[in-house]
Amino acid sequence: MYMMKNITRDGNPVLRKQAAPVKFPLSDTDKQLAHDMMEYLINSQNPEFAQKHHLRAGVGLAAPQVGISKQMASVLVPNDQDDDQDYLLKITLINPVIISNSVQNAQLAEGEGCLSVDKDVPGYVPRSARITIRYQDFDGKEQTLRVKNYPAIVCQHEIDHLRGHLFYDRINKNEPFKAESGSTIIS
Ligand SMILES: O=CN(O)C[C@@H](CC1CCCC1)C(=O)N1NCCC[C@H]1C(=O)Nc1ccccn1
Ligand code: NI
Repeated sequence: MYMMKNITRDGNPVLRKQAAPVKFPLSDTDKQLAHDMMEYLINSQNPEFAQKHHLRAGVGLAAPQVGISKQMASVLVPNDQDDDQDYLLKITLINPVIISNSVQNAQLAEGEGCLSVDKDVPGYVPRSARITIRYQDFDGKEQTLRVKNYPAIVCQHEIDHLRGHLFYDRINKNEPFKAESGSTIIS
């Protein structure tokens, strides 16, 4: 679990690069990377483990955040309903592309943060409310995922990382908390 210690921070050029496509068949290294990224998120959401290892709980992690400029991201959105399902979304996105998106935008009411950005940057981060993602699974087979609301916000945040974007790039400089009319504010 080498990456536990060092999530790359804003200022590291790797966070501003267009990440390289992942090649298939997956190398053992890439399989291990996918496993370690998901394990990191699972562990970070375990309060005892997170406290012991001084981790901030995360719902997503992109390979550039562990210093690897490849198009791979893990998403682990916990399910806060008390039904039996643990996660709303648990997925490794390889070479993801947003192939369609709603006209309607959405933003998190509290704005966004990032494990790679230590400073708080207040403001709405406008994103599409609903998206369709084309990605490859571990066998390299093309898959399609439709997501909306919070899981869609998380996926867009991660796909942004693969293209060298950080959340605050999207905050309106003049009116940070101006929500486009018709957009959804997700709390
Ligand atoms: O690229 C990936 N990242 O930078 C990790 C980010 C990804 C999310 C930020 C906004 C949408 C995706 C992340 O998870 N956070 N951002 C900074 C600290 C808090 C943490 C977080 O929101 N934690 C959380 C939320 C709900 C339930 C449990 N934990
Ligand atoms: Ni991030």
